[in-house]
Amino acid sequence: MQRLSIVSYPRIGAQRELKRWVEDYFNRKTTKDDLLSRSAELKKLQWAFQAEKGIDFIPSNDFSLYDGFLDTAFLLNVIPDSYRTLNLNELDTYFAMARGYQDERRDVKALAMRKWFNTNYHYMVPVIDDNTEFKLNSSKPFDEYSEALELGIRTKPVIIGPFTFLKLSKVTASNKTYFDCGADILKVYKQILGKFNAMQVEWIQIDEPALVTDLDKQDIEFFISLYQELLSSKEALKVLLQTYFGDIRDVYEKVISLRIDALGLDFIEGEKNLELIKKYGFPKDVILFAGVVNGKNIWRNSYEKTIGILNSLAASIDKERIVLNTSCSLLHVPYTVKNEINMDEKFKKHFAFAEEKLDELVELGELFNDASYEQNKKYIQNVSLIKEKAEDTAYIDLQIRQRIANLKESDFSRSNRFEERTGLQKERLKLPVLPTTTIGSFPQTAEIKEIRKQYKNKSLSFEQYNDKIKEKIAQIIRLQEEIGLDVLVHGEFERNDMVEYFGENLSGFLFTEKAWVQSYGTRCVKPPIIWGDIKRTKPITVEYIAYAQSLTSKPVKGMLTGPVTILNWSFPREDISLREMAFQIALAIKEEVTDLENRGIRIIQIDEAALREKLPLRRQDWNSHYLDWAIKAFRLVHSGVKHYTQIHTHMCYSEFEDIIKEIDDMDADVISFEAARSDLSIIDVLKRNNFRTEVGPGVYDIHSPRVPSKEEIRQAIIKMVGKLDKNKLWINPDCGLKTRGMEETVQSLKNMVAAVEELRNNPV
Ligand SMILES: CN1c2c(nc(N)[nH]c2=O)NC[C@@H]1CNc1ccc(C(=O)N[C@@H](CCC(=O)N[C@@H](CCC(=O)N[C@@H](CCC(=O)O)C(=O)O)C(=O)O)C(=O)O)cc1
Ligand SMILES: N[C@@H](CCS)C(=O)O
Ligand SMILES: [Zn+2]
Repeated sequence: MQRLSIVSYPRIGAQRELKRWVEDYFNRKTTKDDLLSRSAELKKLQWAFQAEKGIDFIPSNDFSLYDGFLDTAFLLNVIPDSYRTLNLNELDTYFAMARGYQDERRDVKALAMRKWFNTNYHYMVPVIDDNTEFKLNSSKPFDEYSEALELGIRTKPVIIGPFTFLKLSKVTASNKTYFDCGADILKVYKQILGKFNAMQVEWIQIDEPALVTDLDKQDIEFFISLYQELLSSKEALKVLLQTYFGDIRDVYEKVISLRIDALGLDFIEGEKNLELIKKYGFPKDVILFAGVVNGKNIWRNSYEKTIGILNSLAASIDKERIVLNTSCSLLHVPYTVKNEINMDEKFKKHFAFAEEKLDELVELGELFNDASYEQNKKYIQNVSLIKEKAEDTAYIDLQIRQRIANLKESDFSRSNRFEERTGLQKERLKLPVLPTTTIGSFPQTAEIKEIRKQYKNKSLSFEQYNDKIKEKIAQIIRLQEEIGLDVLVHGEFERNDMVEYFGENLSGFLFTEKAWVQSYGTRCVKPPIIWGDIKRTKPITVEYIAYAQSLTSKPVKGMLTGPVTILNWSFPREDISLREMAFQIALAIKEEVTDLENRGIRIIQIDEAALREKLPLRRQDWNSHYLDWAIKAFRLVHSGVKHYTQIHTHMCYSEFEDIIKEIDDMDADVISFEAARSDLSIIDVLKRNNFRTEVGPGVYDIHSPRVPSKEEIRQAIIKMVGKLDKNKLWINPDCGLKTRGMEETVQSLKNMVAAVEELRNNPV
C-alpha cells in the first residue's frame, strides 16, 4: 500500500473552539488548566481522526495556542529580556510576546508580526539579541508526541528547521548576522534530535520552507554546513526534510547529497521540482514525500493530473519510496465541506477542505497502485467532476471579458499627474498639517456582531438592520468629531470582513458559513470562493458612506477593498489567470469609486493590504508573474476619478522595501503603512527611495490591546518628521481598529490627536 502523509493539520478547531478558549483565557474567563486540558482534547480528536482516515505519517507539534514560529522561539529560548523580566508564568510570557503586556507598572510591546511566505497566515518574528542564549526551553514537542502515543498513535513530530528559523528572525545582537548564530542554535537542535531518538521516535519532520526562496552562495553554504553538522550525529531517528510553497532549485543538488532519510517536495507550487528530479536524479536510499494534494486551495484534486505527476516520479523513484503528501500544511484551508449545510451540492461537490483532502490522499494512494486505474470508478467519477466544472459556461460573462480585452493603456492612468493633482486636493480639503485619520474599521463590538447575527437569522428585517447600522455610523462620526480627528471614516460596521463582505456583494463569488482559516493568533477569516466571472450588480458601500458624509462637514473617506487584495484573500479559480480575475474585480470596484465620487466623497481609500503577499517568492517572477498586472489592476480602479478626488491606499504586515517603487507607481495620492511594530523602519526606506506618494506610517500598533501614551506617539511622529517632508505626512494607527475594544480605541486615538496638537503648537 502507498503510504500517506500530511505536512500539518489546522488547529483552530472545526468550530473555532481554540479561538474561543484562548480568548476566554485572555479575558480571564477561564483558567490555564482549562485551556490546556481543552486543547489536549482537541489534539487527541484530530490525531484519532487522521489515524482513522488511514494517514501513516500523522504530524504532532503542529498544534499551537497562538503561532508555531513563536513556539519555536520559545523552544529555543529566544525570549528577549523585556518579556522574561516580567516574571510571568511560562504561558503568560508566551502570550506577552504575542500580544504585548501592560499593567500599572509595566508596558512591553508585542513582537513584530509578518506574513508567512505567500500566505495570509502571520507569524511572530523572534528577536535574537545580545542576551539570547540558545537552549532547550520547552518540552512541548516531546509532550505532544507522548500525548499521541497514549492513544496508540506514533506521530511524526514537526519542527521548524534552524535555517528557516534564523532566516526569518530579526538579529539585533551587536556585530552579528544570522550566520553567526549557527553553532549555538545547532547545539539545541542536536539535543532535540537526541531526545526524540531516546524516546524511540521513528520520524521527525524538519520544515525548511526558506529553501524555496532565492538563496545566494553564502546562504547555501550556511544551510549545508548546518545540516551536515546536524545530521552527522544522527542515530536511529529518521529525518524528513520538508519544503513547501515552491521548488528548491538553488539547493536541490546539495540537498540530495545530505544524510537525510526523506525529502518533502511541493509539486503544486514547486514548478521546477519534477524537472530537478529528472535532471539530477533522486538518491536510492531516500524517500520522497510528494506534495501532490494542494494545501492552499480548496478545489477537488484532479486525479488525472496527479496520477500523471506520480507516474513521472515513478520513472525515477521506486513506487514504495514515494509517500503521498500534501503540498504544504493544511493550516491554509478550512476544516470540512460537511459544515457548509446551506451550500448547494452542485457547488459543494467541487471542493475539498482539510478533511476531504485526507480522503483524496487515500483515493490517490489506491489509484497509484491500481494498474488499471483508468477503469477505477473513483478515477472515472473524479475525471467527470473536473470536466463538468471546466465545461460549465453558465458563469462566463462575455461582456466583462470583452471589456477587459478592450482595455487601453490610457485606462490605467489618471489624466493629471501626481504633482498637478496634489495642490488642488489640498486646496479643496483644507486640512491642517499632519492630518489625523484612521484606517477604516472601528471596533466590531459584541453589539455589532449581534446585530449582524440577528439579520442573518432573519430576526431583523433589512430595514431594521440598516437602521441599526446607520445608528452606529452616526455614533462613530460623533465620536471621531469629539476626539478631533481630521479625516473621518464610517467605521465599516456593515462588514464582517473586508474581503468576505465584497465577495458577498459581487456576483461570481460563493461564500461559506464555517470555512474558517487562521490568519494570526486567535483571528480567523472566511475567504470567499471565486466561482465564476465577477461583476458588480448593485452599489455596495455607497449608501453607508454617503450617509456618514451627510452627518459632518469634515471629509469622510470612502472605504473600499482593492482588487488585488480581494483576489489574494479569496480562494481563486484555477481555470482563468489571476490577472483576468484581478481585472474583473477592478472593473467592479471602479464602478463603486465612480458612484462615491458622484455622491460628493472627496477622499476614497482603496485598501491593498495584501498586495505584497502574493509577490512570487522568486525575484525573477516578480514582474512577469505578478507586478505587471497587480499594479495595473489598482490603477484601473482609480484612473477615472477627477483630479481633485484624493485616492488613498493602505498596506500592512509586510516588508515593502523591495517593491517600494512599484508601490509609488500605483499612483495613489496617499498611502498608510503598517510600521509601529517594526520600529518605523519604513521611514528610512521611504527616504532612501525618494518616495513621492504622501504617507501615513502607522504611529501605533493596533494588534495589541495596549494603549500607547501621548509621548510615545509624539516620539514616533518626531522620528517621522525628522526624515520625511512634514507636508506629505499623515498621522494614523497601523491598521483598522476592528479587533480592538472601544475603550482602548478611544484612549489611543485621543493620545494620538493630543500628540499631533502638541507638535502643531510646538514644532520640534
Ligand atoms: C487585515 N487583515 C485581514 C486579513 N485577511 C482578511 N480576509 N481580512 C482582514 O481584515 N489578513 C490580514 C489581517 C488579519 N487581520 C484580521 C483581523 C481580525 C480578524 C477577525 O477578527 N476575525 C474574526 C471573524 C470576523 C467575522 O467574520 N465576524 C463575523 C461573525 C462571525 C462569527 O463569529 N460567527 C459565528 C456564528 C455567529 C454567532 O453565533 O455569533 C460562528 O461562525 O461561530 C461578523 O462580524 O459577523 C474572528 O472571529 O476571528 C481576522 C483577521
Ligand atoms: N480598512 C480596513 C483595512 C484593514 S487592512 C480596516 O480598517 O480594517
Ligand atoms: Zn491593515
